[in-house]
Amino acid sequence: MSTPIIQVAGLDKSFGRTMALDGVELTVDRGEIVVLLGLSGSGKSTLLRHLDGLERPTSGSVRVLGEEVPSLSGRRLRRLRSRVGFVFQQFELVPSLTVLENVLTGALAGLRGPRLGLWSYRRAQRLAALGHLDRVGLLDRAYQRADTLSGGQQQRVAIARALMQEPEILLADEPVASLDPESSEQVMALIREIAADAGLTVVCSLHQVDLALGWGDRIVGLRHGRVVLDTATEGLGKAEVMEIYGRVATATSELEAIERELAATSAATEASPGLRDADADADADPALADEGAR
Ligand SMILES: Nc1ncnc2c1ncn2[C@@H]1O[C@H](COP(=O)(O)OP(=O)(O)OP(=O)(O)O)[C@@H](O)[C@H]1O
Repeated sequence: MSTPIIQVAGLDKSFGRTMALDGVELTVDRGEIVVLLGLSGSGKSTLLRHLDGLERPTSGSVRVLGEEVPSLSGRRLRRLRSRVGFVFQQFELVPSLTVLENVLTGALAGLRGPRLGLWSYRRAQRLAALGHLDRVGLLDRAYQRADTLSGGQQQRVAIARALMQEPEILLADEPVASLDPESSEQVMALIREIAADAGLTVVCSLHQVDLALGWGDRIVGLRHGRVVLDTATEGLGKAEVMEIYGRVATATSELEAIERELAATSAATEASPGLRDADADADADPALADEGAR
């Protein structure tokens, strides 16, 4: 069996008195498409940021591509980051630069210091950037300012920028949270297609259960910084789907509706071996359902 590409063990992260991550265990194999599913504040961004060395654990281990990430600094950390693409909710493009220049900045991931202007990049890099823009369907926008594009288009530029690194892993932090439903679907489909073409491993955070179910191969649910479910999405029955809603649901009213639905399908619920009972406590305590109430 091959070594997992990501191995997180016993990861705790505190910000002052806030326990953002609490004993997180996560193993991802090469080529897997994993959704981190949870409400706002459940710890998704914090976990993703640990995978790229943007946060340091309070305790625990974070191994990515065979490296113990918290022990890396300087050139070794930059080298790791050059193998890990990151796509953010707010795209993080430079608005005044052209689309092409934004994509080219992806080539800087492993380097120190800025570059000025299109012509400071090698011809091969410029051609590669145009190829990635073509891949995301925006070749005709290459010389337009980034801030003249729609949100969905800007996120596609951000994906092209990440591809410029030729990453092995793509991390995406709520990549469609700022987009309308149609653009969201397009962007999520694009990420999947690209991942399949390039054999990428993807870890993507989302807060919508529906979107996660239709997109990921596997869902890892977070609540109050703890992993509360870890399940493959293929072949899930209605009862398992309802259970996923229950484990990450927000308002008490929503949870109650889910409990009624679960009661109605209790026979099917008994036959739900696909769900690992990663955190029975969170499941049993409706008060835990409202992440925002902490
Ligand atoms: N730099 C920080 N300083 C203090 N608290 C933080 C910091 N980063 C995260 N937190 C806290 O850690 C918890 C988890 O936050 P995190 O951003 O990881 O959640 P999330 O699930 O990604 O939510 P969202 O999608 O809203 O960002 C929250 O309570 C948050 O307020």
